[in-house]
Parts: sequence; structure tokens; C-alpha cells
Amino acid sequence: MTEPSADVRTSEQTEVPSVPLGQAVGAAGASVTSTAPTVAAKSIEVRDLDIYYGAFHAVRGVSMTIKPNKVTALIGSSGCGKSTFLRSLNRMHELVRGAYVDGNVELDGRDIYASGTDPVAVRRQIGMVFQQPNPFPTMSIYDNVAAGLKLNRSKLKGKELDEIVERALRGAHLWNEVKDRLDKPGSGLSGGQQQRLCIARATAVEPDVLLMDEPCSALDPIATVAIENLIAELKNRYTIAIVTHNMQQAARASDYTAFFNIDRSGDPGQLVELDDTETIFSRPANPATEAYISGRFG
Ligand SMILES: Nc1ncnc2c1ncn2[C@@H]1O[C@H](COP(=O)(O)OP(=O)(O)OP(=O)(O)O)[C@@H](O)[C@H]1O
Repeated sequence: MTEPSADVRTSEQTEVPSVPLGQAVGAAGASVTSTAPTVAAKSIEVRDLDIYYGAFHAVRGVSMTIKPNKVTALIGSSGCGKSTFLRSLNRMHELVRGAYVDGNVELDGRDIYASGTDPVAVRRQIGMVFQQPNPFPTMSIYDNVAAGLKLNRSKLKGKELDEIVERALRGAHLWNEVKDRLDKPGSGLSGGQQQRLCIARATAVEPDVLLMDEPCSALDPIATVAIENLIAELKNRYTIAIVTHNMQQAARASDYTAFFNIDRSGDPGQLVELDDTETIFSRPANPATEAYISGRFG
């Protein structure tokens, strides 16, 4: 699923990642170097989750834990419900008319679907980065980052706001590239820079979890490496779930991998297997996982 987006440009200017590639992103099975989290993030517990678009049963019976300060990759063939599942984790799927879930999703033990829970508050705690970088095109770089903050903490202004915007841009490895043009439109950045701007916007409100729906699929390889390295750093502060079609990316950038599948077109998608990424890519338990990761289907 894609989001409305601004123009995507090629990445010409990519800030040098502060984490060396070999250290931050290992080969399949080497996993990502684990460092002590600087901020203890929250876990998501999903139990018996079914997701519907009206009468269409899109995802069936998913139970899984998304562990704190880890990256969990969601993989599987097209249409098996990865994006739908991801969006149900912060109630974003509800923006589609007639969409609903049955089952439980808890953020550190709190049911995000409990009656009286404000979906906007849930989305502040569980942020989303989309496939196509989607900065607000006419807004300045500064205002793009400040946008979520202004919605959530409207009294923030002046120096305090400046500091948060700078921190978010530094955290997204973008500060050095944009610090002299904060008043210029976000749409004037390259595709990779726009995606890092979207990550800065998502992290400025200090969520507990970051959901990423194919965040690199519109980016060139250099911009992709920058985002993957950024993800490896972000897990020190956040819990991350990422949908990707790129097997190498799942192997490089995630600690855990969940494989989704559908039996037949029109059937609901299901979680087939979740394990640490090394196991999924070297000795998966399910033959369907093996077939998918070895490229025999999907
Ligand atoms: N807004 C919607 N309304 C109705 N059905 C939808 C909607 N979005 C997705 N679906 C259906 O739900 C199922 C799962 O779609 P979803 O986009 O979640 O799969 P996916 O695994 O993320 O696919 P892809 O890898 O191609 O993005 C598909 O059958 C799809 O057609």
C-alpha cells in the first residue's frame, strides 16, 4: 500500500552514517550489533488478531510479540497482509472506511483498542514511516519536523521547539545537510533526504514504536544503506517493525523476522513463522518459509 507522496528525487547528498556499515549491519545471520538501549522502548503483544476490510477477511489469527529495542522484519509475498497488519498496530487501518479488527494488540500491556482509547494518541505513541517519502510539500523542512509536535504539544515554541527539531534532525542523520536551509520546502530534498526528514518528523514526538512500511523501496542503494544504518541506531531508542520485500534488507537490518503467507488468492494472510532473523534465513522451521526466502515463490 502506498501513501500520497511528494516527488521522489534521487539521493545526491547522503550524510555519512555515524555507525560504520560493517558494525551496524551484519550479513544474514550476523544480526545487528547489540548495544545497550539508551532508552528502554515498549513491546507490542498481538493475540489472535483478525483484520477485515468490510466483508473481506484480510489477515487471520496473528499472535506475535514485537520485542522492545529490536527490529522485527515482516516479509511475505504480495497481498499477504503485511501492510494491513502493520497498520493495525497503530490503528491506522481504521482510516479505511469499513476496516476493523478482532483480537488484541497491547503496547506494554495496554490494549490500544480499549474503548475510550484515542486512536490519535495511539498513533503518537506508535509512529509510521511510509514507502514513499511524504513530507508536507509546501511546508519548510523545519515545519515538517515541528508539525507533529505542534499538534501534540501546541504550547511548544521558540528555543524549546528549535532544540527538539535539531535533535530530531540530528537523530535522523540529516542535520548537517539541512541546517542552513531549514526554511526551504521539504519537497526540495532528495528522496533519501525526504525519507530521513519523515523519520525526523516521526521521532520528534518521541514515540515508543516506529512502524516502517517498505521505507527504502523508493530509494537508491546509497540512500537505502543510510536508512538501514539509521534503523540500527534508532533501535537504541525505539521498537521497530519494518515491512520489506527485500530479503537482503531483512537479513541485514532486523533482529527478528516474521514470514506471512496466503494459501490462495482471496484467502486471509497468516503468520507462518516468527524467529530470530538468523534462524529464518538459515534453517526456517516451515517449508513455505524456506521456499519464499530461497526465491521459489513470491
Ligand atoms: N484499503 C483496502 N480496501 C480493501 N482491501 C484492501 C485494502 N488494502 C489492502 N486490501 C487487501 O488486503 C489484502 C492485504 O493487502 P496488503 O496491502 O496488506 O498486503 P501486503 O502483503 O502489504 O502486499 P504488498 O506487499 O503488495 O504491499 C490484499 O488482498 C489487499 O487487496
